[in-house]
Amino acid sequence: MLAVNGLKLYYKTLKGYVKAVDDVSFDLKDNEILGLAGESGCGKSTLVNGLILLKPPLNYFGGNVILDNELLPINDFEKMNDFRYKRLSIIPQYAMDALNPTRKIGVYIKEVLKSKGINYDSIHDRLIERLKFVNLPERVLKMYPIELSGGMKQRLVMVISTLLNPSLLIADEVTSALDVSSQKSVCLMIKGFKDEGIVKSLIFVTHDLSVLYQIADRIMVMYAGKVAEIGTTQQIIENPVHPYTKMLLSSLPEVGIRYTDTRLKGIPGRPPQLLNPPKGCRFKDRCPFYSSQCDSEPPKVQVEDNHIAYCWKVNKND
Ligand SMILES: Nc1ncnc2c1ncn2[C@@H]1O[C@H](COP(=O)(O)OP(=O)(O)OP(=O)(O)O)[C@@H](O)[C@H]1O
Repeated sequence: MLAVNGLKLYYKTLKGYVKAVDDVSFDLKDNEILGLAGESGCGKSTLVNGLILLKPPLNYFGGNVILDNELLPINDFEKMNDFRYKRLSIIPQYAMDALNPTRKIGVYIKEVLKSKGINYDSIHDRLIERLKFVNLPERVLKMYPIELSGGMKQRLVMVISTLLNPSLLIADEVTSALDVSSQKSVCLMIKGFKDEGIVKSLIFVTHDLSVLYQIADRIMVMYAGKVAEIGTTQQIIENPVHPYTKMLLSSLPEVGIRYTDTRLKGIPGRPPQLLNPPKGCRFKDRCPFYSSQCDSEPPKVQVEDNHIAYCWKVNKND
């Protein structure tokens, strides 16, 4: 179980602080897949990287993160070493480039395990099993990354990320560089990690809501460093209440029907600069329902069970 409370993560730049994650709260139960959605630049990667790999120029400004009843020392990169891979793990956005090009895969995995104080031989059987799970032959261990296709490299990173059976697995935009059929099999494999009990829970990050429809139990929509709306997948897809979620959904031609290679058509305008974000609702400049009350911080509205939105224009009868 994960609980994130009031998390603030800002990038330090020469011009000031970029408020990329600003007072974000959510939780994640065991056996649950949370989809994290929103346009490019809304803070998804910053949030998930901040949970596991927080380092300059990204800085911690407040809040806390609790995993399985233990406070994570997210602000201490060294201390987080005891948690990475073991308790929480990430398949990064550019997973295909994450492998060391100068090492054979098996040697690289040995080095990663050694750095975690784990003996390769003690985990060898699990490694072979896990390779099978993602349809990779054992011989990849004797190969260099350059000898593998992009999809194979990605699946290999999935194996390494889950090798120590972490409680929480984060998948950051893992499907964006893949063709449509590989996207589907990668999604199913990642869901399989949870269904097989290899990991307890999952955060699946994507800008594409139609991917989340297939695998997520709940969806959290972020906008400009803030949470816009959280609900079950059904609530978000069938009864979105935040104007941003509605626009995000309407920009997807085939949401919920099948995987699609159609790009997001885009919502008019663009997210605000997070160096000096607008006061009040950060979506107000693009929102068709703007009124002066939106110049104040939007309230947290409990729409129904499990369904929350941060917006002045939402009421429970929407
Ligand atoms: N190293 C950095 N220094 C300063 N600002 C940054 C840095 N990295 C990201 N940002 C800013 O932080 C904000 C959030 O970016 P982030 O990459 O987390 O968004 P995202 O939703 O994951 O988008 P994408 O899918 O394109 O990665 C953006 O305004 C971005 O410009």
